[in-house]
Amino acid sequence: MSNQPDRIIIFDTTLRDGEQSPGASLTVEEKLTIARALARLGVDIIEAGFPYSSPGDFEAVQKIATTIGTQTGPRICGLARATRNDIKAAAEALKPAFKSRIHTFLATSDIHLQHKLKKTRQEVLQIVPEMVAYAKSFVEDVEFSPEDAGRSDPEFLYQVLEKAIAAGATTVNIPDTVGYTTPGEFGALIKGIKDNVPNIDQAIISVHGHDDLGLAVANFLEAVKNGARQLECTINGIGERAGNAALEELVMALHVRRQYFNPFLGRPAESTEPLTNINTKEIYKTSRLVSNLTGMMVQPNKAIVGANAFAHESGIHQDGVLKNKLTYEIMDAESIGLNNNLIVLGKLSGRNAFRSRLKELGFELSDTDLNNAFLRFKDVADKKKDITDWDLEAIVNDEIQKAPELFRLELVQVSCGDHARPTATVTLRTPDGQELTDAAIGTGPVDAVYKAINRVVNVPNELIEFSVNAVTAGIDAMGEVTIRLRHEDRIYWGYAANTDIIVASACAYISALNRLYGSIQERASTYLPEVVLTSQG
Ligand SMILES: CC(=O)SCCNC(=O)CCNC(=O)[C@H](O)C(C)(C)COP(=O)(O)OP(=O)(O)OC[C@H]1O[C@@H](n2cnc3c(N)ncnc32)[C@H](O)[C@@H]1OP(=O)(O)O
Ligand SMILES: CC(C)C(=O)C(=O)O
Repeated sequence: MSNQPDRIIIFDTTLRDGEQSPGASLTVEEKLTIARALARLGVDIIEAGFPYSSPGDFEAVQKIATTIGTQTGPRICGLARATRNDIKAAAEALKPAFKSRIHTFLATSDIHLQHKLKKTRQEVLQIVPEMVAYAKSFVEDVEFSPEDAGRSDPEFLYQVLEKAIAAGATTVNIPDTVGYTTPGEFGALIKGIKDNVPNIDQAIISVHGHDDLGLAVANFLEAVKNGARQLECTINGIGERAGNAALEELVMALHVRRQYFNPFLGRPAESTEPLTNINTKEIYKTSRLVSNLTGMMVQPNKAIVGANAFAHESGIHQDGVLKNKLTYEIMDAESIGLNNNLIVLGKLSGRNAFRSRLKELGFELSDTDLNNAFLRFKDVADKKKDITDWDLEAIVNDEIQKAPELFRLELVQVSCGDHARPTATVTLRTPDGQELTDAAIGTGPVDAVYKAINRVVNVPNELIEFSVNAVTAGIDAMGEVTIRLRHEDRIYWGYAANTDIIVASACAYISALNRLYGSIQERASTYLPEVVLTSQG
């Protein structure tokens, strides 16, 4: 294998490192939905999970390997520590895939060796080739990562990489695990590897990086200039701590500035050949899907996929754009699949048009789910003149992607105003079918509603994020509410959409509480948590 493929390989790790974002855990079905979207987007490799880490992750990788890892689909990869059990589990989960890869890793920085692994450099030089060879006994395609490469001694790194390649690694991935390096340093690290690892031509150089200093994408672009040919990234840049390098930013930088990057790949500068296999028109949809399913909102000013990325607010800019878009736009909104004319369905539309539009948006629903979503769509269409794609996403998320319904909102009523103390009354149906009502006073109507709900569902929690977003413009806009709450060391999210913002707030809170409550029950099926139903029936 040459380390000079004619395109940059896009390795998506949304389902593995992306899922390491606090509170972003996904069900197997949600992972499959995202994997389908990634395949449509055209990623070369999907890192589908860490099979040894849990039965759920094993099942997700196996299902993705079976359904998405077809002859024409992307390569499916599973992560494994440098241990036989991890590697065996990855191999087993990946078996159904037509093209598979085992990705094994072991840290090489002195900090990690001394404090975490408690191993010597000598031991690492012995374990790495052994484990790469073990992975190779199951699959042809093996990736090895020296974790925390960004803070490792380069001379030691060269030795480890040489051994990994000699043992059969076809890709060597260089992680800046803690997002510590700067672009100049990271580029020099990749150049050093190219110049000093004797067998480097037998492997692809890949990069993986975190955004702790906001430098991940810049580091990767510098790595490309110095010989990296695989980029490990996630949709919307989600991932551990500050996240990973964002796929959409990397791909669009390579797309918009291809004439700048072409010579680094040995092409004539003027070549218009794409630098990646990504179908850029799928970017926006995929970003929305991942945001909706993980509950990780995209900040409005986020590059490429933020709500403001193509919006022009100030007069001088608007004037320029009206005269010629090129004055203030370096790329076309349509190139990422952002269609300004989003009004597609109305209250007279039928199920077939509804199903087909949802499919285009990345949602493939069972007949029952489709039916529920369709009824909800008709209900919203009666209240709201124009139904846009954003409304449709909100409806589907609200109806279909909800947490198991343990507690259900039966009634919410608020009284507030500039001369009233905000007071809320709620009635909830409990998991065992009782209807409980309670009331509370708060600092505002939402606070009062949350206090009243807390009086019924007596699970201690701390609200750490509350965000309201108007799905579309206009007085009749649907409002979507996303919240995050913490219970002990875990974070749970909830989402709801409604034309009434108080109802959306109440439902989002209950959806997060249902996740929390379900997880407590799952973790301790024999232990009854201290969830005491206190209110009057
Ligand atoms: C940089 C990254 O993002 S790596 C991926 C991180 N992702 C995750 O950790 C998510 C999934 N993780 C898990 O579910 C769990 O951590 C498991 C199942 C993998 C392991 O669980 P446990 O056996 O309970 O171990 P625990 O998580 O407490 O500690 C990790 C152990 O793995 C060891 N370890 C860490 N990395 C490696 C490695 N690459 N190869 C071999 N061993 C490793 C640690 O030294 C520690 O060993 P010790 O128990 O002998 O001290
Ligand atoms: C497993 C490796 C590649 C990783 O996630 C990291 O170092 O951040």
